[in-house]
Amino acid sequence: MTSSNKSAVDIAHVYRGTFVHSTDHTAVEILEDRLLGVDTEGKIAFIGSGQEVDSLSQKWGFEALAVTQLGQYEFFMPGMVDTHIHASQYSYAGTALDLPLLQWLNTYTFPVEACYKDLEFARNVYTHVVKRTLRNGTTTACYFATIHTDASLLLGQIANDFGQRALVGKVCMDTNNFVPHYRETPDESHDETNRFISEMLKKKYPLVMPVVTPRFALSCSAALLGHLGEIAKNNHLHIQSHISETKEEVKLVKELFPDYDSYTDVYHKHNLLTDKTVMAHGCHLTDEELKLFREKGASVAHCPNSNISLCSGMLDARRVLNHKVKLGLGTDVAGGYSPSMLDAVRRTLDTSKALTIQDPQYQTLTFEEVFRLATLGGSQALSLDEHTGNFQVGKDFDALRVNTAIAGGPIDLINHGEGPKVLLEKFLNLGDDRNIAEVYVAGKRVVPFVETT
Ligand SMILES: Nc1nc2[nH]cnc2c(=O)[nH]1
Ligand SMILES: [Zn+2]
Repeated sequence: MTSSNKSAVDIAHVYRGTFVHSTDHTAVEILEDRLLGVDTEGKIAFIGSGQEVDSLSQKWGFEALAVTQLGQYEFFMPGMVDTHIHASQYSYAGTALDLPLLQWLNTYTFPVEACYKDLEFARNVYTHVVKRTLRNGTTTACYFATIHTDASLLLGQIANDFGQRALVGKVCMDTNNFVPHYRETPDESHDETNRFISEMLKKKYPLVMPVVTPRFALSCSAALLGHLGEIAKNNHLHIQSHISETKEEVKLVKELFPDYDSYTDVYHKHNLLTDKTVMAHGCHLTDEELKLFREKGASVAHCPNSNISLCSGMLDARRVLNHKVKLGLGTDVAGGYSPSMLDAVRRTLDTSKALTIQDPQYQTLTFEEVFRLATLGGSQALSLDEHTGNFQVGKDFDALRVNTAIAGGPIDLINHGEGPKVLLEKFLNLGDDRNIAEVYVAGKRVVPFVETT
């Protein structure tokens, strides 16, 4: 309290330098020499001009000398949002990419996921995946765990302990003929989902929430889908699943659910297509299905590494955007081999360019648009954009301090005095975790890690 006209809000930190983010109107907005104040709740309290440091320090009651000044080659950008990642598959990320989806699930995925009955195995993998994704700049992750309630709760606890914003799903599946020891009965799935949700909500984690998670239509009976839709509806919960990833899967869903208009209709008729639903992939969705997505406010998680690695298809992201369906990016570890959202950005651009090679009239995504998908778009896809996604006063400060000139890093800045737009483009295309000097979630610095293990 240094001044009588000081605001009622207490300021915890003030940063000065370049801030790069997206808005609904501008894919990349560059704010140079700004002061950004974060309050003690971790929210952005003000954004002003660096020139106004004296008047702002009086108004907000902070010491001008306590301002953290960014270097010439540094900028803050919003933390990235991974809208689809299987934490449980991280143990074999980077391997086992030689089979198409359904064989891949039976051969590699289900046998590994069955191991999460063992809580110590789960603790080890989940600690690694949370740390790795945070270090890579994923401030928000939407996780699939496994069918095991206690291990899924443990993932939530670990995300909370490391300060990551997360949606965590206990996977539900009552159909699995190939690996029968990795499935539940419909009653088990229903009861354990209820237990998972109530136990997680009891923890009152500030940034970690449960998400209802039917694996996909081929793993769930209609009865189970119905139960899960009811649970989500009664508790106003997020929902995540997979849809139209491969043509073979779409064909089998048609055979298994002959009375529905489409794959999307299967989820819709079970109350699983809402404005808090995120569906991974959607490579083979029809225009009618995208219209239903738009109508319901459901979103698509674009997972280009996985789509290419498992030869599933190529999502036409431009078509999804033209339908005004919310779109985010996902790593889909381990169908996607990389746990880095920077990789998801690059593979999104590659896919868009591959579509352009096939059709030169195609409107290729720009790097600016893909930056928005990785940040604001992801937050909208997860219906978390009230809290995160860009630097708007009132939102939580979820941010990466990027240093493009870090010693020993992957970027050589040969042309001196490059502007921030070029630095952003270089970071997105060439950068890695060495360039991510600090990561903040809800105002708290979570990278570098404080603990030593
Ligand atoms: N990529 C991917 N697709 C799925 N469809 C159902 N389960 C999965 C999964 O674990 N990974
Ligand atoms: Zn997936």
